[in-house]
Amino acid sequence: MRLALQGAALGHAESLMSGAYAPLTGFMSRADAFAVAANGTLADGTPWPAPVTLAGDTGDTADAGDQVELSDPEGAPVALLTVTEHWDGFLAGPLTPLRPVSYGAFLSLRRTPAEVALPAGSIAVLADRPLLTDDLLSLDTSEASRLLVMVPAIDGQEALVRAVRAGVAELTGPAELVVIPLPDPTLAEVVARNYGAARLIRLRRTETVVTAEKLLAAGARIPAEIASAAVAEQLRQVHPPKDRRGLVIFFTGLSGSGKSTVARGVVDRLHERGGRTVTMLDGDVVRRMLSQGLTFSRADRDLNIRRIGFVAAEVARHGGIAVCAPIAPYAATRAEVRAMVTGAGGELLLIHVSTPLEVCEARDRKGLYAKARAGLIPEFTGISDPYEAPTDANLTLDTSTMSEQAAITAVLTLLDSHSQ
Ligand SMILES: Nc1ncnc2c1ncn2[C@@H]1O[C@H](COP(=O)(O)OS(=O)(=O)O)[C@@H](OP(=O)(O)O)[C@H]1O
Ligand SMILES: Nc1ncnc2c1ncn2[C@@H]1O[C@H](COP(=O)(O)OP(=O)(O)O)[C@@H](O)[C@H]1O
Repeated sequence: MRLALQGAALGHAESLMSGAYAPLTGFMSRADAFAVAANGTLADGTPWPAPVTLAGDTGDTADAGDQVELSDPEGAPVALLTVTEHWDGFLAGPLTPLRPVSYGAFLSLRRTPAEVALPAGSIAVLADRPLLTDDLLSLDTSEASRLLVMVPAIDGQEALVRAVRAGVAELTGPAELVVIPLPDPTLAEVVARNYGAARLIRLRRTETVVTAEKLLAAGARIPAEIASAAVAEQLRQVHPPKDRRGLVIFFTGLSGSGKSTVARGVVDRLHERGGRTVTMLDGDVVRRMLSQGLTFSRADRDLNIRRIGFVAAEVARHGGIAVCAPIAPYAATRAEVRAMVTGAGGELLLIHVSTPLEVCEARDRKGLYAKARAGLIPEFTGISDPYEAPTDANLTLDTSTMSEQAAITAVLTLLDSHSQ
């Protein structure tokens, strides 16, 4: 059996095999996971802050004694999981490394505790943001024999790594830079201890950080008191000015609510303005090009929306605007898309086109509602299938009470307020 890992699961697997999670050597059993939730310890009483679990969707049923080959997202095998328990959809068991992880940037910085071999008395800092001038001053005066700078990076955090590396180059004391897969920041103390650090420093969100973010968002110059020229140059890539950040405009609503009409109008206006790349991912077009063959079952709808989310997040990663207009009836799946987009450094604006069902049905542009009422189309959203109205929409538009132009203008106004 095989299982391709990505994101948090791959990060956990790497840390389990590198010794960064010692004494844990495998994905947690039910007893361990429940003890963590109830007492903050493993089942044997060892303090442990967070679950390290593997959702086991292998397509087959893996049972105790089975071996599952875990691979990276490109399919290269990384570990063999000897299953000790299959509980509530999770696979537990120890990992045997197959091949060193060969996936991702900065491989040379992804060193294990044994490779770093930190001397006694060292301290660690969790560099989950770039090191500003203040940070460098305070870290440099530390009496640690060596400073371990740990950059948490699972997916596409290269700009953060580059920015931290620029800061570390300015430290005068001895420092080691490592890139660690850290899916859950509460595990940072465990990881630091396993690297041999006597304690962990967490960076705070100081006034200087807030000021730096404001200057960066506005595209303004960063003074040396805030960050050195080299760090500032990298910072500009971590935090591009707002008007150049990846953006996903995600419309959701019933069939016939007006998603495509308003989305197309927004795209046209953005093209007229120029200056940004705009990618339209319309529901119908996606169904034809990316998701042909998928049904309207919950599982297939979720898959369809995840595919849209993946493409939109890639567009955002490269600083573009993606405009999506599927029904996307499920809140949990929309939340996944939001997470994918923010994980790619972009922002998602959720637009709920809330036109009432009666109006959509009266419009019945494609004659589908009539067919759905006649029972000819099963699982039709709003008729015989659910639509979970968002509670986290950035904008709600009811096209039964506003004109097409007013709806388009409302979206553009929201966009402009987010780009400043
Ligand atoms: N059973 C059922 N339920 C809902 N919609 C249906 C169904 N069967 C076909 N259609 C047509 O497919 C379009 C919706 O596809 P989406 O990909 O946006 O749906 S979903 O987000 O995956 O739920 C939707 O297009 P829009 O009208 O543009 O929303 C419909 O025309
Ligand atoms: N104010 C409005 N905004 C958007 N569409 C409207 C409006 N009033 C009427 N319509 C019509 O409603 C229909 C909406 O269809 P469409 O945009 O394809 O919806 P969806 O993509 O949500 O299925 C179109 O025929 C459109 O002309």
